Amino acid sequence: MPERDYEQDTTIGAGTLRIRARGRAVLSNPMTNRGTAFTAEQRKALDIDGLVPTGFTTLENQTRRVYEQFRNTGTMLGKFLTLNALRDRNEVLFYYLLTGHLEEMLPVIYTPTIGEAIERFSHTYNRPRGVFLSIDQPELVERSLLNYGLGPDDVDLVCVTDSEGILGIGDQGIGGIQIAIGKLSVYTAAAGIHPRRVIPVVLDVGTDNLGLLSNEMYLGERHSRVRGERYDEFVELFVRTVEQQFPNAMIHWEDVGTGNAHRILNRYRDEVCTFNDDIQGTAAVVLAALLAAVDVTGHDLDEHRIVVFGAGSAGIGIANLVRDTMLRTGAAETEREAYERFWAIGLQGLYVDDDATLLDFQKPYARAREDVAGWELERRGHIGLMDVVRHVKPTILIGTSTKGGAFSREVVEEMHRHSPRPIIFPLSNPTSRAEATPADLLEWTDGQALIATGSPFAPVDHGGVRHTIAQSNNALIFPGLGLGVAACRARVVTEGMIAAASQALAGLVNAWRPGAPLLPGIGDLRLVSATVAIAVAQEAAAEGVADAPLSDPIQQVYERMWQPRYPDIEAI
Ligand SMILES: NC(=O)C1=CN([C@@H]2O[C@H](COP(=O)(O)OP(=O)(O)OC[C@H]3O[C@@H](n4cnc5c(N)ncnc54)[C@H](O)[C@@H]3O)[C@@H](O)[C@H]2O)C=CC1
Ligand SMILES: CC(=O)C(=O)O
Ligand SMILES: [Mg+2]
Repeated sequence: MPERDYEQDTTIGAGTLRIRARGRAVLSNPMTNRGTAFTAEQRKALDIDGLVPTGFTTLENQTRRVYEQFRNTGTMLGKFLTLNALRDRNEVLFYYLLTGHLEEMLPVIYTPTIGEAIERFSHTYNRPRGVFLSIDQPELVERSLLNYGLGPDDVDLVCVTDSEGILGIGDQGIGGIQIAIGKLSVYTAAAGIHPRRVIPVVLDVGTDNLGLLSNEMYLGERHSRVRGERYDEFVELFVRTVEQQFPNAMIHWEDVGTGNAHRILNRYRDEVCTFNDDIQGTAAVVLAALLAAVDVTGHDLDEHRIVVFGAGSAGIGIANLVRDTMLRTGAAETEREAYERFWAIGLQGLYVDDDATLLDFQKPYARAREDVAGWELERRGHIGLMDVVRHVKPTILIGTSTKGGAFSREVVEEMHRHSPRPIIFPLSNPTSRAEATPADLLEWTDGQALIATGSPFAPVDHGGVRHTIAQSNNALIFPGLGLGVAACRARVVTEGMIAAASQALAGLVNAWRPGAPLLPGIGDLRLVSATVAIAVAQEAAAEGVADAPLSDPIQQVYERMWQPRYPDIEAI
């Protein structure tokens, strides 16, 4: 391992920073730099006298300054770049600012703004962060991961994307590195995962995005997406290299395309510590919101009919967890009975059993052709959302389709005709892809819709009630899950651990008051994440998959959470 500028025990929240670097090298490393917050003694010991303005500033005052800079930046993308640049200068200051203004800044470093940042990656690129692995240079995988400079015990998380299904904006090629960086920032801000115990990775397997391929500024491999055996071999090489180099790390898969996401998860879930955020994280958060909403309707889960509009990675992930919950709670007696409660829709319309394009993970949700053969349809040969709503009279409508505005007034009013408290979750990100806006849903249902969205929306005043809109985003799950896994050194991520995460989140919900949100707010992310982490670590221990079961979970999880404060310094 290369000799580092500094040493620190990153497994505890507040380890002393032992700085080996001197002079300008101290200031150019975001983990050692604290700019004008260096005291006179520290400046002397680290040879930085004269290299920063003479005035001393506290972390709080530095935060005021950077917050002003943030507020004075006009566009959302500009704000994103301002925060990115701050992180590259001073990580403690970045996270201190971020955790102090989570509700205001999460939409900048995460959805929706991150979508724009990803699309503009090759234009706004400034300083590298993360590891870029090319399918054309598999021989560099091992060396590239090593070059990041972390040792076998130094890594809790590797967040990786192949960029095929970024949020709802599709194939973004090498720009997808930003989603891995963004998710890891949320891990740190929400769950106190140490910012030096994570590695963002993009698997550059080419892109089918012609806009990128024909843009001379594009920074990734210039060929179409590699699929099939070569893709699988590259994924295998990546997984095995991570396993070997960082045996304690959890591999977090993000925004992998529909054709690969479930397949990769199933291939590795039983033998590698791995987690697919879009499938499992989303399912856990949505289940918590759904159970809260079901409670408000006064009808048990077994009385509900669920339409999943956009039944891909996230949609089927949600359906699977709800199916398992039905079976566990007795809301359904058999698997078949559970499946019968769902109607899954994709680009081709309702999934029907003679559809040859259905992927393996989607097939169990297909309806029998003879059951729908007699339906009167709006368009011949296509069973669309409106047809399904008319015939099925759903009580729950979930949107993971990437199709902005798909839940039209007509569809919602038709659903509301048969369902007095319709549960409607437009979950697609970023905001432009949301299947409906909360304001419209409340207007069209006379304030009765029970809503959760994927991207943040402002509260809506309707009929004298202020409706706070739950953001049902996997950000309420994955940080706590990752912290729990790291704290107890879980060897794998089991379905039981995902269910425990969901239940822990559900336990923090109080949705009875009219207009109350179905989930805790983003402002409570640290509390939520710690609660989820404890539940996950306990479940891992109960299932016997924890290498270091926690004896005092609350204390141990709390101690492990990194706090964005300047640590003690020692010059070495
Ligand atoms: N709120 C949250 O925490 C999360 C939200 N999402 C959002 O869900 C959306 C889907 O994400 P993934 O499942 O990862 O993508 P995916 O590509 O695996 O699934 C999308 C599905 O929607 C279908 N679809 C596309 N256009 C459609 C249309 N016009 N009508 C009906 N179906 C259509 C596709 O056939 C596919 O099955 C994205 O917008 C993403 O941002 C995903 C994960 C988490
Ligand atoms: C939130 C998330 O993971 C997505 O939209 O893909
Ligand atoms: Mg995602």
